[in-house]
Amino acid sequence: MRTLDTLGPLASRTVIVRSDLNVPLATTANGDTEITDDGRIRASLTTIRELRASGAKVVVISHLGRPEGAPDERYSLRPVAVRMSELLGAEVGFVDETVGEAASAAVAALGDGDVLLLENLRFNPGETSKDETERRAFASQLAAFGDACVSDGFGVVHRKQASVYELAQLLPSAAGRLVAAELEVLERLTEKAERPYSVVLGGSKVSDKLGVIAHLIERVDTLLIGGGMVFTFLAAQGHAVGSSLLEEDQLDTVRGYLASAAERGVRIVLPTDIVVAAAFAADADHEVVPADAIESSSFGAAGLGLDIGPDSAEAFAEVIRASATVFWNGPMGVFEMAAFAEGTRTVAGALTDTDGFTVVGGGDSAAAVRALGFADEDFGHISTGGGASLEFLEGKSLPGLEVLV
Ligand SMILES: Nc1ncnc2c1ncn2[C@@H]1O[C@H](COP(=O)(O)OP(=O)(O)OP(=O)(O)O)[C@@H](O)[C@H]1O
Ligand SMILES: O=C(O)[C@H](O)COP(=O)(O)O
Repeated sequence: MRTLDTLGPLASRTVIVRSDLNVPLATTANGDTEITDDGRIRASLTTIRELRASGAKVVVISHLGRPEGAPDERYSLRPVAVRMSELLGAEVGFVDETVGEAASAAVAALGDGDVLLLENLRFNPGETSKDETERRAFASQLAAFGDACVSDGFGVVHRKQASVYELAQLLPSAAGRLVAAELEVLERLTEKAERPYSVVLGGSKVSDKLGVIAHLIERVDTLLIGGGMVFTFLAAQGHAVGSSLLEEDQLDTVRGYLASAAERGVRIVLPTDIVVAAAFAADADHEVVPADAIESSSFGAAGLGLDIGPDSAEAFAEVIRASATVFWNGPMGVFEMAAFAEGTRTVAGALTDTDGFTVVGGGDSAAAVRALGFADEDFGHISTGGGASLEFLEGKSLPGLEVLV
């Protein structure tokens, strides 16, 4: 893989850095947007600092959330530019468009060592278009801004998107320091993983992440399933799941995973109890019920499973403590609400207890462990990639890495 060093002297050259600044946001009581975890911004700074020190003019680009190809103030990167300035100790300019005259003028005005953040890439339909020609057209507009491009958004290297894939083909390009560091750690989880090896999966991007299970079954000893993913498994076993997250079109696929895990002697551990709530709200009434009787709660079919129950969390913790290698992606419940954070807290605590090598991957997963009071040093590694690290562990070729070879 081409590293930064292959780009030659960068003084006075304009370098585009594709970072993953997709940070979790919350709205404060007075309506302001607040970054609830700045881990991905911090992680982007090593490369940015190095480029500034080499005298480059630095243009940072990123997506935030999933806006639908048009400007949407809720997903503006403006607050990220403010936070990045504070962390960098230097001004980070911001322009409220990604391409166009104002962006072009802001890039042209950069001096050596200056940093500019452009607005959310996904405000432009070309970024995520399924049509390669549209992606290439958008990538060409971005490429016009720079002399070289550094791919440092590890969290997004699994996406074949204009700024991740096509842009790196249009300019001299290389992997940034974050991408290189992430790969070095995650490689320990592929060929050399010490056994027993457990993977804990949760979160809400269920349709994105179910597919990795087929491959993980070939590589791990135990899969622990929590978060929003649980309900498709429970439904596949014939249990009613009330109004919980459910991927109905995946039920047969999930039955297939259960059968192939049983054939291979791989354990899939599902929760035995669930915290069911009356509504998706921090102050909603909630009860713990058996996982095979979710609709037996007082809320009937309207009840939503928002966390794994205490017995399940303890059972998960036992497996984790006995593992030599653990990879965890996706919170066990809606940890942003205190009533549904206990499963995530217990699992995080078990990861910090084990002597094994532990990796936490994902924007929200990293945010969860920090919000619950754990320190980065409590874990072997906190990866900025959720879906990206999972697909890497699957052994898949990732578009954003493929183009850097
Ligand atoms: N039972 C549940 N029902 C609904 N949402 C859930 C449930 N359990 C967890 N979540 C939500 O999952 C979200 C995180 O999921 P996600 O798949 O995005 O993980 P991640 O760590 O960010 O990975 P990535 O980096 O790929 O986004 C959290 O906001 C959490 O509230
Ligand atoms: O949070 C992530 O996993 C990355 O930023 C990628 O975001 P996406 O799943 O919306 O492509």
